Amino acid sequence: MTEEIGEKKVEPSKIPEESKANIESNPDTNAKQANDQQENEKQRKPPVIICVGMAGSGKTTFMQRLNSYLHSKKEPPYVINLDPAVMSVPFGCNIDIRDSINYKKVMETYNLGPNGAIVTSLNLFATKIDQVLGLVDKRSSSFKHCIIDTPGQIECFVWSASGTIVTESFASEFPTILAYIIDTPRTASPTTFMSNMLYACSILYKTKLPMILVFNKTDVKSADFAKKWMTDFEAFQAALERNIELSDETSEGSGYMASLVNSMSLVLEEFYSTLDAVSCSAYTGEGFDDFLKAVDSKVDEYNDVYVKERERILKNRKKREQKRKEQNLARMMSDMGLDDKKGGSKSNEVNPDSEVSRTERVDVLSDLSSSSDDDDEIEAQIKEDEANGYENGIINLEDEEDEKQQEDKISAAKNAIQERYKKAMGKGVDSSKIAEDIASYIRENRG
Ligand SMILES: Nc1nc2c(ncn2[C@@H]2O[C@H](COP(=O)(O)OP(=O)(O)OP(=O)(O)O)[C@@H](O)[C@H]2O)c(=O)[nH]1
Repeated sequence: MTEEIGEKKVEPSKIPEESKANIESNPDTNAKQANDQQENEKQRKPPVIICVGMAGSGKTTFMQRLNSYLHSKKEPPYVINLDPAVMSVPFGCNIDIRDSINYKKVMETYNLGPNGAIVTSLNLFATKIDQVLGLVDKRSSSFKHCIIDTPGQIECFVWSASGTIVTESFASEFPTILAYIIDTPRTASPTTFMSNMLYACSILYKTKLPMILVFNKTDVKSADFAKKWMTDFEAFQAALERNIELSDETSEGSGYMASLVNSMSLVLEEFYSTLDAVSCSAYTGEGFDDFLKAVDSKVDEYNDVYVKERERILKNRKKREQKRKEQNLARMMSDMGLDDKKGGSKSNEVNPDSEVSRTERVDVLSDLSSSSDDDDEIEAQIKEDEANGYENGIINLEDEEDEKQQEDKISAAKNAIQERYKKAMGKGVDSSKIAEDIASYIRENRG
């Protein structure tokens, strides 16, 4: 049902003709500039644009137009399709979820309906996200934009665990931007406009990623009215009142709905201020220059706000984790009767909170073991253990060894275990003291 994530052939990007002419006219300076530029380009990670939007808003057509627009600028993008249920994709994809996951088989195997199968397919895909990131990263010096199409059922992507994994994984490696595609003609009524804005708002606050509102299909209806509603509260109120007058008692513009929309419009003022809105037509290609300018400004926002916010969150998480470890360890030491300050007994008495402590002890031990999950490190540790006389975690004492040799082996192994505890506990905790306490506890209770 699932296969390895693969990548399709990418056309190498060529140097534009005018750049070639410049390089030829002034070889020295231009060569240096070109080198510097290439060096900067290598360091700068290309933005990832994730297209989300309600079903039928025009995501796929927008992707198709953006793809051909970037090709015409001689900047072919890296294209990913994450819609497992789409019959055909009208553009070439470098990575297509359908190549590794068979949506129909997912439906049959798990006896699921269409939406459940999309979520399950995305879950299966999310388990391979590291491979996807690896492939994109490997190619990242050869393209300037990575564009991603998502399933039409927006909730399957945005509100599923796999959708979060995919967006967060990309956001941790690349400047990632959400393009929220809106069907402009269908959002002309104040109530549908408000529903769309609320949805966009919830996605923005959930992902905390920079977002561009793309008013699509402007060949059918201009998006000026929507931009005015976003900046002029009174204009929106007037439109809402007009809508109420025109509608009958049961329509969407009446009663509770109207008053809810009215209050919501007040709340959304701050949300509008954080957004860039562009109008474009995926049919005619109008507005794509503005869209790319908005992408550039959102990349700056990503670097200024998102990266810092992410660092802050990671730092806080690390602090909390460290504190939790310290508390758990202190509790474990007190359970084991090793907490001298508290005058704990050194016997094997059962502590009243031993049920809680037992689980926490497992926590601490798993923390200790998981703090070095790097394969190379584990490999090195096994080698070090073997050198210290351990075999599969047990001190390997040979029959023919005399008492002195065996004692030396035990002492070397104990030193190694103390070292490991020191490493696992890291800074901030007096790890040598803890290791020594544990070792003396083991010594005392051995016989
Ligand atoms: N007039 C006009 N129609 C458009 C435009 N973009 C898309 N459409 C039409 O809108 C319909 C839906 O477009 P899609 O690109 O399939 O929309 P989607 O959001 O990918 O659809 P799902 O993935 O099924 O949710 C199609 O009939 C498109 O031809 C546009 O800029 N102008």
